[in-house]
Amino acid sequence: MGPVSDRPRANRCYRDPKRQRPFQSVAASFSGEFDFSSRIMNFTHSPNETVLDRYTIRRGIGIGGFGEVYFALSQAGKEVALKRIQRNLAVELRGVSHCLNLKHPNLVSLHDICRDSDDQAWVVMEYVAGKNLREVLDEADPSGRICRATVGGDKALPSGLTMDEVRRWFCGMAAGTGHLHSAGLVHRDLKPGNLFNDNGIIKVGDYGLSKFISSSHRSGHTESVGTLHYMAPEIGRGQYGREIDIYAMGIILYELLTGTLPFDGETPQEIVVKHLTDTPDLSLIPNDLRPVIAACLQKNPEDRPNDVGAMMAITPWANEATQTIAWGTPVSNTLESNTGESNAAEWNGREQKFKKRRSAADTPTLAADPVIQPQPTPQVVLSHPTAEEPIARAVRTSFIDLRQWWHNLERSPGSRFVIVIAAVLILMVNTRWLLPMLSLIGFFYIPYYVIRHIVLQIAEPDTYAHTRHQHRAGQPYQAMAPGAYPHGPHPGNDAAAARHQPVPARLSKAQVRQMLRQSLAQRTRTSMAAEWTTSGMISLLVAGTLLLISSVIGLRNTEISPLTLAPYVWMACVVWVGSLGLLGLGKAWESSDGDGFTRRLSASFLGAGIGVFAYLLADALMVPLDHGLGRDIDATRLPTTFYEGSAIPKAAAMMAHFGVLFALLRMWKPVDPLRRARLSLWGVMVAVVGEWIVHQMLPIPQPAGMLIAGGIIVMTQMSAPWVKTDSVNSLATSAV
Ligand SMILES: Nc1ncnc2c1ncn2[C@@H]1O[C@H](COP(=O)(O)OP(=O)(O)OP(=O)(O)O)[C@@H](O)[C@H]1O
Repeated sequence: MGPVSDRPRANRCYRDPKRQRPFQSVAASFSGEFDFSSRIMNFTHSPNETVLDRYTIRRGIGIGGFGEVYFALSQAGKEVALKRIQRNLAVELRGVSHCLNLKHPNLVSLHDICRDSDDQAWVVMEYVAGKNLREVLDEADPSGRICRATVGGDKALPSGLTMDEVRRWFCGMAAGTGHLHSAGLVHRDLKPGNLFNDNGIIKVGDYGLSKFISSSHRSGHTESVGTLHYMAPEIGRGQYGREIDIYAMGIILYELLTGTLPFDGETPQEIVVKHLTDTPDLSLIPNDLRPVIAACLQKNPEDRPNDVGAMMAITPWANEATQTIAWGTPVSNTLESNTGESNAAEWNGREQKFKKRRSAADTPTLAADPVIQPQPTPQVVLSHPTAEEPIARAVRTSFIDLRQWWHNLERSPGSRFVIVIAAVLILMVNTRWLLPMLSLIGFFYIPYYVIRHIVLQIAEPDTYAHTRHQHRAGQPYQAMAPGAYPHGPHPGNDAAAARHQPVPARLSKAQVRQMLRQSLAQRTRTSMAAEWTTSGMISLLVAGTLLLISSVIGLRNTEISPLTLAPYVWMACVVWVGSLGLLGLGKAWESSDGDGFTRRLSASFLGAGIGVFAYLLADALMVPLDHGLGRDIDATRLPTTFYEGSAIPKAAAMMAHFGVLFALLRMWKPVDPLRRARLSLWGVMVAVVGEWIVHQMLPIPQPAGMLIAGGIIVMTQMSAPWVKTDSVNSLATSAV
């Protein structure tokens, strides 16, 4: 450890427009090396004071969000940093205690949490003598440390670090954060000020406590708004998954490379809005790092790499020897000391060991040593089939939003009480329609939820279980291409079985699609059946809703009877069966681009089957099939093979009608998981117009025919799995 005076600290200011540095609080602005004689900050303790009966304070380092940080010496002369926690946070410290036993070369060690005689809480931690990244970036000299990297040859970037430095800071941060994640912790406050360079080892600090800064403390008035620059959009909704750390790492990588922030502004509001809506400008980022930044900065946390391993796998550093501590892998607990020297030795030892192993075998293996692993080839993994049900997820998120709103509501207890009473009254007054509606939703939803859950549990493919097993055991993570995550509120996406394919470092669009097709092709039949069942259940739900809406609209002036309701039930059933059939065909089609003629033929057979089903059901429900036929068609000219004398379609007419229609339309489009949009209205229009054209030759009841054709396409698209390919495409574009 170097002496404290070796540690020049840059003064921080609210804003330095030239360098585009983040905001910092007044307190933080004085967090440079502290001179007690010219005290500006009000440190509670003075030099040479003994605290906690065993530490002698030498100087104040700074005042941050949680309280004051001091450099102190133990009685035996060990250097420590002492953080005096603000009184209002002290009570929450018991939750931090499990961080005490975390050990990793890239984490600033927490030694202890103590209380002094005034019941004041202190965190005793490893003292890091080196600079933090904020200082390093602030000092970066544009003329000497520009990143020439791979962007436009000699084109100079504003004031980022050299590529070697970028790599060192980023990989160290990733390893430390990965370890936190594997211990079930989310840092929540990753920012350059919390990253330290300790004799060449990058260390992540301030973890464990940030939980409180993000909930209670940040709502106060003393916080640094600087961290807004690193805050993921979902934090506003009260979501604190590890994806927020991935997001912050993306921002930090951007800043390391360019010296600027991707989302900046003159006011906190402006910054927040940019996080929520802006696309980062990656033009200054070297080609090979664009994919990882693009992936980390996705607005939707589900679109980001879902762990540090996945993130690292899309960096150029995934397979380097220096990255051999598996991301998030618990590093040996036998590290004796937390000093930078011993950690460095440990780290270097591991590197040496790994290098030897690498040279012993040409091909890196994932075997044996649970700690030191070469990173696997980047992989595409489709998401966990038993992931949270989308409707449940939507409801849960809304509840979180509501809770957040309630929490942030600046109202007196009295007015809160009035709001609650008003809400209860509104609910009570509306019970007449609310209760039936909720029962109806429950009627469809609960069976769907249960069946989905059971089916997906059974269908979880072996390979996926294996992947998760590896993950738990701390083996290198399955990596994901950033855009390859199925996403959106769709169980079919979740149900996409987990398979993986090697991802080349640079991908063309065609390669990405090909890779995804291969992934899809590798799924087991059971898994595909599970997806189909899920899609079927969803389409049943959609059909039920459509039936409800259409009958409410259609029968609003008519007396409701089985006879008047029958046509609506008939249409809903035909649409549902039609989309079920298409979804089934889709399962066979989705793994390849396929041959158009063969597909049209099989679709035509399916259409014929749907026609027969429609005929039989109409017969059973006594739905008149001549309705709407005569308006624009001369019924007398119709072939008698297909139509009865009074122009009522026979089974053959229905069969031929839907057979021709399905052959005409490119029915593999709405079921393709790689379709451009989940729901294409253009596709629906084509189906309706196509149906009208077929109707001119082989008429069937209208507007039922058009509604059925459009309905099948809508329902199929709504319930067929969909892998969002936009970001894959942008990844491909940016990588090429
Ligand atoms: N273990 C440590 N060793 C050396 N210096 C430290 C250590 N921990 C914190 N510091 C320094 O102490 C100062 C205050 O740190 P602190 O973490 O309290 O605030 P911050 O990171 O600036 O803001 P916040 O806590 O709000 O995120 C900073 O300058 C930080 O670099």
